[in-house]
Parts: sequence; C-alpha cells; structure tokens
Amino acid sequence: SAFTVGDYLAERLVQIGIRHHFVVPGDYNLILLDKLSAHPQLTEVGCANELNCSMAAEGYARAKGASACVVTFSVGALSAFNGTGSAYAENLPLILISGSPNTNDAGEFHILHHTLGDHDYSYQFEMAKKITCCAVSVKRAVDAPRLIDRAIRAALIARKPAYIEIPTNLSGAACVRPGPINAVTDPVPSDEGALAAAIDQAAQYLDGKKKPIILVGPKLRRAGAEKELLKLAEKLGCSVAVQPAAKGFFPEDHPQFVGIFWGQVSTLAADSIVHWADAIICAGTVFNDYSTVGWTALPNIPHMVAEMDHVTFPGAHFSRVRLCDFLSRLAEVVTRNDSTMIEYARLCPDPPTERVPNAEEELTRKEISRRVQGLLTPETSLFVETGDSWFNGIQLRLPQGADFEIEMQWGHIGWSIPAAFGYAMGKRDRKIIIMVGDGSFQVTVQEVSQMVRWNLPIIILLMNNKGYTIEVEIHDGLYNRIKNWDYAKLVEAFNSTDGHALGLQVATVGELAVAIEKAQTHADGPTLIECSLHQDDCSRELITWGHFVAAANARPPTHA
Ligand SMILES: C/C(NCc1cnc(C)nc1N)=C(/S)[C@H](O)COP(=O)(O)OP(=O)(O)O
Ligand SMILES: [Mg+2]
Repeated sequence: SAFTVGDYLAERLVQIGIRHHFVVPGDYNLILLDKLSAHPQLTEVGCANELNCSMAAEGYARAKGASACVVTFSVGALSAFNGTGSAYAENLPLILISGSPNTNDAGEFHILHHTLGDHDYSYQFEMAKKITCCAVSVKRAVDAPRLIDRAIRAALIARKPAYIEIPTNLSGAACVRPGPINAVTDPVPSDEGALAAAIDQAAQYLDGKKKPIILVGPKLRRAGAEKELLKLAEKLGCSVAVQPAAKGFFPEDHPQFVGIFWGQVSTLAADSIVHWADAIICAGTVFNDYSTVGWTALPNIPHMVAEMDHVTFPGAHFSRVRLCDFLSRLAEVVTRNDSTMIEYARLCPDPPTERVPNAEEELTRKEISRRVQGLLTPETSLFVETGDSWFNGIQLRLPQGADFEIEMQWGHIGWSIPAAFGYAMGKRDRKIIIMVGDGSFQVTVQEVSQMVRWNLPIIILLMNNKGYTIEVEIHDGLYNRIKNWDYAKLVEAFNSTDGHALGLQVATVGELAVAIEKAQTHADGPTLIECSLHQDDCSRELITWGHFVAAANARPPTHA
C-alpha cells in the first residue's frame, strides 16, 4: 500500500526509540491511529482520558527518553496540554500529536464539532506554541516530512515537548519515505572554543578554593550527563550533595554522597556541608521556591552553574557548551581536593536507631517509610507523588541502581499513577512502587485499570491521611477535606469480568506486613495497599517546609 503521512510519523517515532504510543481515539485522529498501529514496532496503548494519556507519555519518556501522545482535536488536546506542561517543566521530549479538522473546512467557513463553534480553529496551535519548544501544523502532505522532522529534532535537542497537528484527511495522504534519521537525532556539539574557555574559567574559579563541593540538580539526567558527573566527582574527591528533584542522579551508596540539599529539610549533612563549602559546582540545578524552601535555602556564596547547553560563573557566561562535554573535560583538569569529605566525616550524623513497633500497634507514616526502605532493591523504581509522599520518599536511602521518580517542578497531583503506568510500559523489568496520597489518587485513578489490562505488578502504597495534608500545612481550610473512598474495593472494581487488581486495607503494623507479603507474590496485576493514617500524621519536614512556602506565597506586593 502507498506510504503515507501517518507512516512517515510512525517510522520517525520508532527511529527515535519509541515502541509504545499512548492514545485516546477521536474522529479527527482515527486514520492516523490506523497508520501508527500498522507499524510493526509500535504498540498502541489506550488510556481512559487525555490528562492520564499525556501523563503516561510523560512517564514513558522518563523510561525511554522520548514518548508520543496521540489525541483528538480540542476536547482531547486541551486535557493533554497538562501532561505536556509537565514534560516541559520536567525537561522530557514528549511528542504531542493531535488530529485536526479536514483541510477544506476553514475555507468553506464550516462550524465543526469539538471546536469552539466559530470558523477559527487555530487556537489550539497557538496554545501549543506556549507549552512546547516547537509546534507545527501540517496543512499539505508535501510539507509533512519537513515539519515532522523539525518538531521531533527540536524536542530531542531541547529535551522539551513538541507539538504536531495533522488534519484528519492528511494522515492517509501519500508521502515520501523518511531520509536518514541522524538528520533528526544528531546532537548539537559543544563549540570547541567556548568549551575550552569555560574550562579555563572553571580552573580560575576553583583556583585557591579550599573546600569545593558539587551540587547535582534535576537537569543532569535529562542532559544524559550522570556518568560524566560521577567521573568528575571521583577525580575531585569532594562531597556531592543532590537537590530533591535530582534524588538518585548520584548513587546514594557512594562514599562521597552527603545527602539531599533542601535547606532545613535536608538529609544527612548536606545543608551544613553546602554552607561550609567555599566553591560550589552546580550541575543541572534548578533553584525554585519549593527546592529552596521558600527562598530560605540558596547557596550563600558565588557559585558556577553548568546547564544543559551553557555554563555560567560569577562574571562569565559560555554558550553552546554541553553539560556532558563540560563535566568530562573538567574531570581531566581538576586536582584532588577532598576537604569537604573530611568535614563531612566529622559532621556525619549517626544513623537514627529505629524502634521496630509491634504488630498490633496503629500504623504510622514512619512505619510505612521503614517498610518501603526495606523493599528497595537495585531493580526498584520508586514514584513519589506530590504530597507528604515527597518528604517520605526523599528521606529514604536508595541502593545502587534503584530509580527515583518525582515531578517536583510541575507538581500535578495524580501524576504518579499514569506516569508510573507509562514508565512500566517502557521498562517492564523494573519493580515499581508508588507512594501516593488519597487526594492525588482521586485525580487519575482510572489508569490503575490500564495496569490491570497490561498485568503490571505495580505496588501502590496509598497514604490515606483523609485529605490534602500539604495544603493543610501551607494554609488550612475546609477545602482541604475530601470525601473518603473505599480505595481497596475501588481498584478491585476494575477487574469486573477479567483482571487481577488486588486491593488491601491496612491500619496496623502487622496488617501492613501481611499486605506487603501478598503484594510481593501478586505477580499478574497491581496491588493497592490503602494505609489508614491519622490526619495529622505527617512528616516534620513537611510542617517546616510548608511554613516557609506559605511565607513566600504571602510576600506583600512590592508596589501598592
Ligand atoms: C491539592 C494539593 N495541591 C494543589 C494541586 C491542585 N491541583 C493539581 C492538579 N495539582 C496540585 N498540586 C495537594 S499537594 C494535596 O495536599 C495532595 O493531597 P494528597 O494526595 O492526599 O497528599 P497529602 O495528604 O500528603 O498532601
Ligand atoms: Mg492526603
């Protein structure tokens, strides 16, 4: 059969490593969906709605490096914009693909279904431009190769989402076959001159410093620079602190790991060491209100920041210097200076001795964290949802190889359920555990049914503290109370005639232990363990953090 626009798109998605595409059908994208699922290396994955579909694609991109979300015009795309925003904020190349009206309709001034009801259908494309690094709208089949390649290349280089709009009558239109894929995938190399100058500047910045430290941020992994960072750290021999959204990007069993730098809610001795250092090499860092605890935890000395494609110093800036090139070149020139490790050894807190509660005691957040800690293995991928789960997860120690996924920049409650589902479709060999609150779970629970459909043995620890506790700690009101559900019964409702979801409710230490045993042997579907908690059983860190974030939100306007 003739090669079409839809076939061209399918081939390009496969060539950048995508093997599953996440979809919700609609009459504007049905022909396109036929073409995509006709590709032998693409598997279509249906989702219950476009918010979850885009979040599943966001999670898939964490596992596979890129992802595709295919929706129908307007009613579909506007919901998918939320997961696209997450991909933008979290630096993930999600390709959002939307079907769109027949190319003849605009010129005939047709009023069309799913649109706003007037003759101008361009609003979606205009909106997409704001939340992607590149948005293209195919109007003629002949333009499809150029536009599809441009959007996909832009997403891969920027590590940001891109948008491709394809009219319903063009997906099946004849199209040429794609040219060599490296025209799309070849990275933009560092400029040699800028790289050399940046390395000289770094040598000057470090010259004479007595106590250098490395601070790792969330863009390190997105830039593919974890190996180069490790090499630099081991050459320098200094302490390595990690921002909360970068947890796991530096091995936590490494002797130079000194904890999560998160101001007053830091772990180990990260806070004291970062403030003791006299030089900070920031790699892929993001200092936002949440990671700086309401602006109370910023590096207090002039520091250098190596970004994904540029490096800044006090008094200097170098463009077109890729993070991995910069870190590996710097590793070649630095001399060893482990004074921050010597200080760390002096400061390093003794590991807290934990009392093991007995079986009939009421379940607490602390006990759940202790049990999750015991579940972590090199094969684990732990998803922590926005909520007190952030704080519980950040406090855990990751064994070598364990993966930690958090959405701290976008922070959309409910992200973890579809995102873990999408991630699991990309990495079937991982043992996935989700820590999620009751409020978040209510937002995107439908995608547990996809975990049932695909027999994914994902363990969901639902922390049921009866409401929006983060918001309670930031600023309380009746709006933070939610209707309690029977979560265990709910997930088993997804089985109906066929399926293997297991729903368990636990309220004591002993019941949790039994539930975990059951979850670990339940291999052909998800297990939800609903953990009943007291409303005020939240982490001390959340209370501290919430106070400073509330203060930051309440800053009076600078001009009346
Ligand atoms: C409502 C909201 N944030 C505001 C918010 C509202 N809507 C979206 C989509 N995302 C958001 N972060 C948040 S953090 C709740 O405390 C989450 O509640 P829950 O899942 O139950 O977790 P905790 O009880 O541990 O806080
Ligand atoms: Mg809650």
